[in-house]
Amino acid sequence: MLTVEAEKEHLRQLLKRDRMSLTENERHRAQLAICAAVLDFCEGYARSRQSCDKPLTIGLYAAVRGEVDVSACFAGLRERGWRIVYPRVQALGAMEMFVVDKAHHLVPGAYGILEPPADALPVQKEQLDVLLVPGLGFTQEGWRLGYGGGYYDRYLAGALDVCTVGIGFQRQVRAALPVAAHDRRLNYLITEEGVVNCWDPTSVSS
Ligand SMILES: Nc1nc2c(c(=O)[nH]1)N(C=O)[C@@H](CNc1ccc(C(=O)N[C@@H](CCC(=O)O)C(=O)O)cc1)CN2
Ligand SMILES: Nc1ncnc2c1ncn2[C@@H]1O[C@H](COP(=O)(O)OP(=O)(O)OP(=O)(O)O)[C@@H](O)[C@H]1O
Repeated sequence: MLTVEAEKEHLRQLLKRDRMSLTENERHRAQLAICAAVLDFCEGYARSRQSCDKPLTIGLYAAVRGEVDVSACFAGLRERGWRIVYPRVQALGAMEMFVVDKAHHLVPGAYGILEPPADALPVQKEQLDVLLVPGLGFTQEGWRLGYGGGYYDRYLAGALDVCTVGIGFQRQVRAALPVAAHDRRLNYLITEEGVVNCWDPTSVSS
């Protein structure tokens, strides 16, 4: 029998290959739909909060190697007056979030991923409202498979109020994924087909 870690590693290889097989056109159309859904989602989230006058703090990521590129959301989120933060790898397995005012301020960092510059303002995770989470694979129930660094699971360990939203192409959604004790379930999943509430996966809205 394979261990959960061995199963995850095997799936990572399959999912990496599969994610790269979308055509440019499919990728572009899906990304536009996903970015529109992210803006709608954040608006709904802002309305539903009690302190709805306070600007949202939203965690994005700078896509690499075939991840859904969410950079087209940046302008729309800023226009609404919200604060945008990006992760920076601080040490092996550890990341923190920093404010980014303009997308072109990002600089190359660990793993060849764009990250906030050295003088960016740090933000405590307790201040995050919505965190977009990239990945290799997802399930409708909110399980996620990443690159295997454990960055997001470690970051999200403990009781946090942040609303976590997995971002993937529909073909990255699997019926099931191997799950380890430290894995954190996402609250929502957004693909080009719509938004899934992972704690009530029958409720797909597009
Ligand atoms: N866009 C993005 N940013 C992110 C993450 C992510 O998954 N995606 N992370 C989420 O953890 C953190 C960084 N961790 C990462 C760990 C490994 C790889 C990666 O691509 N690994 C390659 C090997 C790369 C190399 O050795 O140079 C691989 O597994 O193929 C990427 C990010 C924080 N920022
Ligand atoms: N909260 C945690 N505390 C300690 N170790 C952890 C925690 N979360 C994950 N890890 C360790 O990190 C390693 C990778 O975890 P996992 O396979 O879940 O990563 P991943 O979710 O695929 O990657 P990433 O979050 O970086 O995209 C594992 O060895 C795991 O034991």
